[in-house]
Amino acid sequence: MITQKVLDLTLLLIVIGIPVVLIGLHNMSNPALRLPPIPTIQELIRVYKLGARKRLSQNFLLNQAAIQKLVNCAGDLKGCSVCETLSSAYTYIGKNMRIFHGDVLKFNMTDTFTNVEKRDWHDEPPDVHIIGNLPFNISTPLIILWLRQISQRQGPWSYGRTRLTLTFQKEVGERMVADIMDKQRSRLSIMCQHLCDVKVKHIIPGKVFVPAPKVDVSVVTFTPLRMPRITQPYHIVEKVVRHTFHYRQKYCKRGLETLFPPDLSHLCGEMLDKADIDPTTRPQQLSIDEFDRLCSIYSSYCEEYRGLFEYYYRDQHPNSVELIATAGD
Ligand SMILES: C[S@@+](CC[C@H](N)C(=O)[O-])C[C@H]1O[C@@H](n2cnc3c(N)ncnc32)[C@H](O)[C@@H]1O
Repeated sequence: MITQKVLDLTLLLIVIGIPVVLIGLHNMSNPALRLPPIPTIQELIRVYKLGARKRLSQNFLLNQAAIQKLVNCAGDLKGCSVCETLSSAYTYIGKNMRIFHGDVLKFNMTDTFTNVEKRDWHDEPPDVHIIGNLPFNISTPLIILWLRQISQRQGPWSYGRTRLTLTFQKEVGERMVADIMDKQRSRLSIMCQHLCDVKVKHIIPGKVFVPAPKVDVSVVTFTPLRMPRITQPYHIVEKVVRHTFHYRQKYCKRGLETLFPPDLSHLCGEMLDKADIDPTTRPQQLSIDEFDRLCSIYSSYCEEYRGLFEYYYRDQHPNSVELIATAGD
């Protein structure tokens, strides 16, 4: 006869990982004799006292339906190698899974997808897809780093126009897709949209995560564009856009002035004139085409004026992820 005590003991054994086979006579009509439910992942975490680390922005997605929705946002993954970034990087290749431990900000993915055929940039995206429930604390520096790699066709983008499906705090996702005149329009909007087709595909309520963050989460997809909408190198675009949004409540002229040393300050007005932009336009009112014109003119000035070139490099930290990590401004 299976008693409640036996059932409690069985549950405990299952929870601590000991396989259990129950053999006994039982009366199915007696509710006291039902088999114990299989413990949920949340229960296992509680029993094993597996705490999430705030320092690493650990907000786990354990809800099967929510995980399925996140994966569905990536579209058709048939035949794809999928790299699930973070907690470590997991690469699923066919039925195989490879696990890499390391800091994703330093992890070089150039040689990770050994069996994936490289595609020409102008072809359809390759059979590789990066999906990640990113930790909030590094999600912006990571996407800035990856945007740079997209523009230089390095890392996962040496395989072609590799797509990304990633999570961000809801408001960060809104900034990424914000259109001209939108009050959320920011530096991040231009940096993402000039290189990628960016979409917020889904919002996951914060309460679904364990532990629950205070904010909801956007699932954002990125498909690199065949032709970037701003034609200058990434470091020029990054600099012009950063300076423009530095004074986001002021006219664009105010931020753009800071691109020039005092002895060449007259070039700012000339640049706006040549780009056919009203100096009293606000940063969030500038279109990507207007940024393209500004970047081309600024780049030509850097070549023409030695003083500006030197000033430019004094203020430039092309490899620093940290310095550009506040891209939400
Ligand atoms: C939001 S959790 C997602 C965990 C898991 N993928 C999921 O969906 O439940 C983010 C994970 O990234 C890990 N992480 C934080 N910083 C990292 C870094 N610099 N490099 C790699 N992983 C990191 C955290 O330890 C945590 O496991």
